Amino acid sequence: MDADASPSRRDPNALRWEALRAWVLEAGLARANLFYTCGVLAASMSISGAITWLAGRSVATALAATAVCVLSVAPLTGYVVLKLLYELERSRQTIRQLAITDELTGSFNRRHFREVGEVELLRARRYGTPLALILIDADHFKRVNDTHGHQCGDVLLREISLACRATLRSTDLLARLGGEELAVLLPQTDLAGALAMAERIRQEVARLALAWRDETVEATISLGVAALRPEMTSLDALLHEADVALYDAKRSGRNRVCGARWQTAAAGVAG
Ligand SMILES: Nc1nc2c(ncn2[C@@H]2O[C@H](COP(=O)(O)OP(=O)(O)OP(=O)(O)O)[C@@H](O)[C@H]2O)c(=O)[nH]1
Repeated sequence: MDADASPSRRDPNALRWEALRAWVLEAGLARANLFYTCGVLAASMSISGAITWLAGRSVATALAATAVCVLSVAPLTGYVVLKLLYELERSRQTIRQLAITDELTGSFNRRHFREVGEVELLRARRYGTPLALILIDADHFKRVNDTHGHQCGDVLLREISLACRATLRSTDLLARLGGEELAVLLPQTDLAGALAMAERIRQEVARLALAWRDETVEATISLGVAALRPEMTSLDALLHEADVALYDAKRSGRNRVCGARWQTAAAGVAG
């Protein structure tokens, strides 16, 4: 461990500030306000008490001194407390954003996808509304990495994610499930709608032409689509059906959209 980083070696003022931040965070807004109000009053009364004693114990002087103290101490302290609380709120928002975002692509991460997916599944089952899922997997991505390098693969993955996002509606949720696999959750969307959306995403990605060093790198993706059925009680069941469809898309040549087998047959849609 770096000795200079140990708490005992650090600037005492910085340590005090950190301790204050930690305390406010722990105490919460309501308690912080209560402590703050009590603190200002106590400080003001102590100072005014001293002035009163020095000035000959006059009650009027004590009251005036208290008022002056409250007015002069409170705005400054209030500003500091408010600024601290504002900073803490911003930190909380940043932490929350980081916790649900995939670092590489900027889309949502797997954990958030599952959280939202479970809620949307319950909502769809409760109100009998449609819900669909698209699984997306980049084609021959190992080849991209091997030919142009891992860094290029990362940039291409980000571009693919951006192309997907540009195609979606604001109510759809795009997440990176891991590796070169993405997922889109589409509330209020049936199988036919999701297949159409998947095809638009496929075309958008096929248009990508990433300039990398002296070359142009292109990408294609395979997509598997499934829609919620009444007998599906878990998100995993929906994921499984979309995964089988994705496997079909890979096996039948890649760069294509496949719908869940029996669903497309039953609905008579082209998958
Ligand atoms: N650059 C980059 N590569 C990744 C990332 N995650 C996974 N990969 C690579 O993606 C490749 C996936 O390889 P495979 O599972 O064989 O699949 P593929 O080459 O895309 O072939 P198909 O899926 O069958 O079309 C591997 O080489 C992984 O290293 C990532 O975050 N960045």
